[in-house]
Amino acid sequence: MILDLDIGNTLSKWRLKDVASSEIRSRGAVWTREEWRPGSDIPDLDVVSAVRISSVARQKVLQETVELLRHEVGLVHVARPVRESLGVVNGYDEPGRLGVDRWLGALASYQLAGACCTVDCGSAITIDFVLPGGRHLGGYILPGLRLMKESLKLGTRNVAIDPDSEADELLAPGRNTVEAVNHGIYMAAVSAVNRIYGEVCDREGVALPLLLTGGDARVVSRGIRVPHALWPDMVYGGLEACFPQTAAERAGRLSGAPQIPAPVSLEKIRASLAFSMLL
Ligand SMILES: Nc1ncnc2c1ncn2[C@@H]1O[C@H](COP(=O)(O)OP(=O)(O)OP(=O)(O)O)[C@@H](O)[C@H]1O
Ligand SMILES: CC(C)(CO)[C@@H](O)C(=O)NCCC(=O)O
Ligand SMILES: [K+]
Repeated sequence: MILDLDIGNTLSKWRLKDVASSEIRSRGAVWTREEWRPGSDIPDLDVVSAVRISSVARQKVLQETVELLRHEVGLVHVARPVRESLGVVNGYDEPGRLGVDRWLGALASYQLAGACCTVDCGSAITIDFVLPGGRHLGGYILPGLRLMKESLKLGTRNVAIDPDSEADELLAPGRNTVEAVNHGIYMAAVSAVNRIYGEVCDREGVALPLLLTGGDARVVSRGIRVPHALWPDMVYGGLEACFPQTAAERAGRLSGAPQIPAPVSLEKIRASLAFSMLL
C-alpha cells in the first residue's frame, strides 16, 4: 500500500492506495495540532511500502511525522515547491516559499487540463493560475470560511454553513446574526473567486479550466458561475504526479481526476467582468 498524507493547517488527511490495482482502500483525517501517531484513526503501517507527504504545517510537525514513518516504512517522499517541475514553472520570486499544497494542486491540474485556475478552499482559500505552456503566474491567498467566521467573534463560530444549502439561500441577506455572518463570508468567498478568475483570464487573454478542491469546495462550488470541476484528491494528484508508484500513475492517470468542462468563452468572461465593474 501507498500512504498519502496531506497535512494542512487544520486537518491532516490520509489515504491508502493499493499499489497493484491503484485503488483507494481507505481514508481518514486527524487534527494537525494533535500528535500524529499510528492508532485507531490512522492506518496500519505494516502494510505500507511507500509514503508521500504534502505538508504546510509547522516544520516540527513534518519532521516528527517523517521520523516516525522512516522507522516503519522504507520509502518516504516529501514534496517540495521547486522552480520547475512536470512542465510547470513556479511563478514565485522565491519558488520555495510557495505552499506545497498549492504547488501540487497546480501540477496535478496542469497535467490534467493543460492550463488551469486552481482553487483550494481549506483553512485558507488559495487561487493559483497556470497558463497554457506551463507558466504559473502566482496567485491569491484569502482566509477560508471558518477563519473568516472565527475572526468575527460574534459567537457564531460553532454554527457551520450547511454544506447542502443552495447558493441562492446563502447569498440572501441574513435575518439573524448566524445567517448574516454565514451569508456574508460566503458572499466574500464566492465573489472573490468569481472576480479573480474573471480578472486574470481577462488580463492574460485566455479562458482557463477551473478546478476546485478542499474541505469547503462543494459549498463554494455552488456559488461559482462558470463551468468548473471538483477534485477532492487534487493535492494527492500532485503527489501521484511527482512520485508515481503504480502502473496507472506511471502512465499519467491520476486517481479521482474529474472530467474538465470546457471553460466559457473569453468574450463571455469579459462581458460579465464589464458588467460587474458597473456595479
Ligand atoms: N470535519 C471537519 N473539520 C474541520 N473542518 C472541516 C470539516 N469538514 C469540513 N471542514 C471545512 O473544511 C475547511 C478545512 O479545509 P480542509 O479540509 O481542506 O483542511 P485544512 O487543513 O484547513 O486545509 P489547509 O490547511 O491545507 O488549507 C474548514 O474551513 C471547514 O469549514
Ligand atoms: C496558504 C496555505 C496555508 C494554504 O494551505 C499554504 O499554502 C501555505 O502555508 N503557503 C505558504 C505561503 C504561500 O503560499 O505563499
Ligand atoms: K489544503
